[in-house]
Amino acid sequence: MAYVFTPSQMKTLDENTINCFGIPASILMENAGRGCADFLIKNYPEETKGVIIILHGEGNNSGDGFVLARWLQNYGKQVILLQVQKGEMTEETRHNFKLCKALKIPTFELNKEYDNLDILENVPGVTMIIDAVFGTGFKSKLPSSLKKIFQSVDDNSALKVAIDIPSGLNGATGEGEDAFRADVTLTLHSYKMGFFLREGKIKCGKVYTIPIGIPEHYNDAFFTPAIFIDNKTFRLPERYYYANKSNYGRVFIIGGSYGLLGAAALATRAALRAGAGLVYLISREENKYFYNANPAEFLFIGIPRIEGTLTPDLKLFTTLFKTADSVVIGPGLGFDNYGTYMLEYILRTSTVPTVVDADALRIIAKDPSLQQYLKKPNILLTPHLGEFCTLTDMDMDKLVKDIPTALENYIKKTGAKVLLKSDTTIFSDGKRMFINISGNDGLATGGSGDVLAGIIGSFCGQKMELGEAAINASFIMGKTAEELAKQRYFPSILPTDIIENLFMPLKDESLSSPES
Ligand SMILES: NC(=O)C1=CN([C@@H]2O[C@H](COP(=O)(O)OP(=O)(O)OC[C@H]3O[C@@H](n4cnc5c(N)ncnc54)[C@H](OP(=O)(O)O)[C@@H]3O)[C@@H](O)[C@H]2O)[C@@H](O)CC1
Ligand SMILES: [K+]
Repeated sequence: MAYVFTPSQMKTLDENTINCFGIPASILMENAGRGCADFLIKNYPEETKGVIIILHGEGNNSGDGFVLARWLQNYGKQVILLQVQKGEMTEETRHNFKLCKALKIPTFELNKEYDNLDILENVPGVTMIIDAVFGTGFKSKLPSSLKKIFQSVDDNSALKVAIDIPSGLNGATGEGEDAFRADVTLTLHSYKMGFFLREGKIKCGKVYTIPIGIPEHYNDAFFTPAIFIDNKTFRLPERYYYANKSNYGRVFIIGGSYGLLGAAALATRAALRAGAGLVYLISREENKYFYNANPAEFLFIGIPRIEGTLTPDLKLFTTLFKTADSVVIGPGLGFDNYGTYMLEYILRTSTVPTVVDADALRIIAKDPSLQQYLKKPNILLTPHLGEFCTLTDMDMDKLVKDIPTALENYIKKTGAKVLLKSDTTIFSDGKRMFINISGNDGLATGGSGDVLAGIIGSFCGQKMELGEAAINASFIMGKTAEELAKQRYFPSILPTDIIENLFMPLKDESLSSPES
């Protein structure tokens, strides 16, 4: 399982491993430094052939750097330590610094004015620069001196490696415009939340995890960590050898209004392509000519309306609705009485997984009385960042500074389950958090959200749990976009391409039997 921790969660894990489990901090540090050394020797034989410069300060991250220096020297490598930040050394760090001195590893300091910074260029044959300045203990802003140093490192052609986290990157929020830009990050124990957000997505390079001895069962012993969805952890709804359409759910898609007929059509077609047994498109009766004219496999139900309120003969719909296995409401729903009535009815009466998207989210933002339904366990909101700002009355600049906290606050306040969509998509229900980064810019096209809502509804219809359905739908949609990008220039990818090629990345997926 690919767990993702915040710096404070990492601290809890470290402290418990030291104080309760009984592995001393010095051994964790030894494991960290040696683990990194072994990894680099094995995977970067060329880049470890020349001189390796280790940038350090005085915290525990630098302690890891000193252990790494010892081991690299032990393996016959040429290492230089360059102090770029002053502070108070921890006991383990000081001890390892002394050991480096005893081994006569060359140590340099940048002088006060940093005018000997050209040391980086003047040492011949540097093939690797390692950042062991700050780890998860970094707070606030990078000192301006370090900004200058990191810029100069950036110009160097050597391979840049960060230990645990690029220095200057906020491990919780991903903030870090001036952070060290690594080609490779060797992160200790597990991924950090900041890798998936903001500048974290461009500062880490390739990320590898190095085990340091924290027991596996500690991962979810003190809190429920976030889980990163990747090729190994993603799941699809189960398919069976002996099945018919009733095994794969009746999905109700509710939306479509004048000017926005396509939104509900996209969600409907996506639900079908994602494997639903039966898909109903519920829309305004006047839309029947449009939807019935499109050759498709869905069933259309038109709901008439009278003078601003709905006809009392919603009978067909309300009776039929009792058979639903899942619902998607919102794509092109419209904001008039029809839209508001339908949304209120669905939120109030639905007992099956219900995906609330697009126009439905804006109706909720305008009508706080609807918020009472959000804590129902079967309701999922699927806003993109803009819709989330509308829901929370927050401005975008503030939201992007710390997305996890904004999400946590909203969930605490409303009790909602949320799939927050962006280049990093996060699901949270206040207890679990899932993260997906699959996809590309080709998904930044109107209609992508409708497709995703349809896939989620479809997965729920096929008995997948709401949160799992949400994040796995997002993952498979992103993977499909990545696969399409191998065949065409990615900005030209359309939502309909996603629908028609859904599951393309899974050519070898086989059916599982009901017993498995
Ligand atoms: N705990 C463990 O058991 C293990 C931890 N391990 C390793 O330790 C790392 C965490 O260690 P850490 O907590 O010592 O913090 P670290 O990131 O090295 O730096 C803190 C120093 O930087 C300073 N500082 C902070 N912000 C600053 C700023 N803006 N500008 C200037 N200074 C700033 C801060 O100063 P302070 O805030 O205390 O005044 C302090 O001096 C972790 O990432 C992993 O690599 C592994 O060895 C495994 C076992
Ligand atoms: K670092």
